[in-house]
Amino acid sequence: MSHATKNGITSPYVELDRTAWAALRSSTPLALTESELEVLRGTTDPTSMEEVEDIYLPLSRLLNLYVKATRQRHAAVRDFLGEGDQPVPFIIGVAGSVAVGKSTTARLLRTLLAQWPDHPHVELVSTDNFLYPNAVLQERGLMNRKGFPESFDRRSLVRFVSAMKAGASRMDIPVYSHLAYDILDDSVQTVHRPDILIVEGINVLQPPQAGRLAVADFFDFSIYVDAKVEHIRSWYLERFLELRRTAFSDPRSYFHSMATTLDESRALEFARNTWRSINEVNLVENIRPTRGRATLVLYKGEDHGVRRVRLRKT
Ligand SMILES: Nc1ncnc2c1ncn2[C@@H]1O[C@H](COP(=O)(O)OP(=O)(O)O)[C@@H](O)[C@H]1O
Ligand SMILES: CC(C)(COP(=O)(O)O)[C@@H](O)C(=O)NCCC(=O)O
Repeated sequence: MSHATKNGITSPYVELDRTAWAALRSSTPLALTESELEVLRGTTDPTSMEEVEDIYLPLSRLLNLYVKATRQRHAAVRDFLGEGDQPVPFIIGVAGSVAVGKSTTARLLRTLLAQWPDHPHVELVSTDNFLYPNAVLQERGLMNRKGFPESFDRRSLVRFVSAMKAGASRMDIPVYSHLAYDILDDSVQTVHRPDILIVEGINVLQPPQAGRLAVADFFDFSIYVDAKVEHIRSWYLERFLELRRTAFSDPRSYFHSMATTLDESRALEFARNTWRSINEVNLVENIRPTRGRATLVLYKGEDHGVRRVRLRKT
């Protein structure tokens, strides 16, 4: 365990290698089968049972402690105000690049956190549901900026999270479809007041615009999933080729032509270009600069396995 120091000043962060972090699982039980894990894993994401035991069980234990401590703090404020009992959802943000594996992390956490008896109801929301519909992006010249901060309806996202935090019993939010590559106009996701709400998306740690609130202002804990750009790029391309063999072959897919009229090398060229001109620019300019704001950083190696963990202690 290293307590990094700079100019003799102890840092508020602690950095642990995989072995030291894995030991912090303590007695947290593994209650997940290989077939359950299979369902939670994203396309081409190799997250293994060993990864769940070494990385996600210690994280689940830490989050359970955080939830307990946060509830005590809320109870203290209610006592001070002379108010009665009122449940407040604990909110977790999961940030990181396109294709880094945030959604697998978020789905695993949803399952593992719901196994604790004191917070069984965990809801998961992906921020792609708050992208502007393609018609709006087209009108604003933002079709090639999908995923950049300005392509999201940040005001609606903040309103949703702040309402959940304030105890709203249910909220309906829009639904984004990767198949349609657009917001669906005939669907909603209904979120019932949870014990824990996980908000997953590339931009969830963005600082607020001047004079406004950002979604991160409502987080009780945040996780940044990190890896080298060259590794994320190859995961993106690998996933694109797999989607070309699977999801894109559906005639309703926005990318159907990638599986039909374009051969593999032309499709790969398209994916490389999308990565270079959109996703990598967004990662370098907007996403990675928010890493320092996270409570916890998971550093992944080339095989998607977490090598190191950085935790903010205070
Ligand atoms: N064009 C696509 N068609 C179908 N599914 C997709 C497409 N792009 C991404 N996905 C799926 O959407 C989920 C989220 O992807 P992404 O936003 O890149 O985040 P991450 O890889 O960090 O989870 C992943 O499970 C991925 O497999
Ligand atoms: C929908 C996304 C912006 C991710 O949004 P998130 O839920 O992570 O906030 C991304 O997956 C995406 O579609 N990017 C556009 C470029 C591309 O097609 O890869």
